[in-house]
Amino acid sequence: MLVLEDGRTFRGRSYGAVGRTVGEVVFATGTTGYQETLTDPSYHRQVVVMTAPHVGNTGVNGEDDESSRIWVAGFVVRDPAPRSSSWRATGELEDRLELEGVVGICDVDTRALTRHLRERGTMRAGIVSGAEAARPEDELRAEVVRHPAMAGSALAGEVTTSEPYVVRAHGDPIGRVAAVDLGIKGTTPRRLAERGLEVHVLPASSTFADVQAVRPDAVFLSNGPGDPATAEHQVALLRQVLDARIPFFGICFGNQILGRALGLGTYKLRYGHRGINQPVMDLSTGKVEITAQNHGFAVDAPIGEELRTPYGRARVSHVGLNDQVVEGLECLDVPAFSVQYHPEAAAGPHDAAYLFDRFVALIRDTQTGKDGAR
Ligand SMILES: NC(=O)CC[C@H](N)C(=O)O
Repeated sequence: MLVLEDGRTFRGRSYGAVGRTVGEVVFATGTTGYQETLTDPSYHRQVVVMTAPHVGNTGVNGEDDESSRIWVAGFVVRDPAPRSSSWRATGELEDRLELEGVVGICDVDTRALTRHLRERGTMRAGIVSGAEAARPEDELRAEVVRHPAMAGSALAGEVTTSEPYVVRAHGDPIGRVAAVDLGIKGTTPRRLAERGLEVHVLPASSTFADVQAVRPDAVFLSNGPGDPATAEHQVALLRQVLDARIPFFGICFGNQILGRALGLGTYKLRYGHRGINQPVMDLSTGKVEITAQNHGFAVDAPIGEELRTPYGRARVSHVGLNDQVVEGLECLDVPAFSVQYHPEAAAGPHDAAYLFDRFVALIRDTQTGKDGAR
C-alpha cells in the first residue's frame, strides 16, 4: 500500500524490497533513464513515481549509474517489465531494487497519483508491503506525517563524498576545477574532463581554504538533495569565491546557491520539474532547448530586468517555458553563471551541452585577463 500524507491510499503489489519506507513523493516524467534517476543523489529521501507506464524494460547495466548506489527512498511504477531486453543489460531492475533494499510498489494507477500530486502538490508518503501492510491505515499515516518534510531539510552532508578525489582531464589539462559535491552526478565531472578540465571533487563541508588549496582556475557547485534555504555553508563559500573573482558555474542546487549568494530567495514549487523534456529559453539567444530537470525548489527573481546584487549586475538568463520558472542566472560583473537544469543530460537530451563550453570560455577569458568584459 502507498499511504499519502493527506490520507489518500493506493493499493498495488510489492516491487523490489518488502518492508516499509517514507519520503517525499514526487513524479518523474522521463520515458527513459530510470537507472540514472534511481542513482541520482538529488533523489535522496524521495519516493519517485514514474509516469512512464512501463519500467524496467531495459534492465540495469554497468554504465548508466550516476553514483555508487540507488538513492531514492521508494519507487512507484505502473507495469514493471517481467523480463528485460537490451544488449547492454547486466541484470533485472527488480533484483537490483531488492539487493539495495529499495521498497517499491507496482500495479499502481500512476496517472491518478500524478494528477493528485499536480493538484495537491508533493507531500510525504510511505510504502508498506508484507506484514507491515496489515497495520491500521491511521497508524501508517501518523508515521508518514511524523517524517521530516523536505522544506527545511539539509541533506547534502548525507550524500557527499567523504574524501576528495580527482577526475583527470582528457589530454593536456587546460585548467583545474574545484567541484564541491553536494550530491554530484557522475556524468558531470566527465563532461568537464572531456573538455580538458582536471576536476577536483571536494566534500560538501569544504571551506574556502580547502577550495583554494586546489589552486583552482574555476569553482563548480553541483546538484544535490534538500532545501537550498538550508545551504548556509555553501552560500558563504560561494560569496568568497565571487569576492575572489574565480570563475563559477553551478548546476541545479548550485544555481539555487548562486541565487542566494546574490541575495535572492528560493521557494518550493508545488510539484517540481522532473523529466527529460522540459523546454527552456536561453534569453540571450532566444533559442529554446529541451532539458533534463530534477528540482523541487526554484530561485525567486524577476525575469527580464537587470538585478542589482552585492556582486554587481546580474540577470535571469534562462526561463522554463511551461511555467516561467527561473532556470538560469548570469552575473555581468563577476565571472559566474548557473542553470537550474541538467546540461550533463543523464538521462536526457544534449541540447544544453553548450553550457560546459561556456564555462570553458569563461575560464579561458579569465586566464587571459578578459573576464568581466561582457
Ligand atoms: N537536482 C538538484 O540539484 C535539486 C536541487 C534541490 N534539492 C531541489 O529540489 O530543487
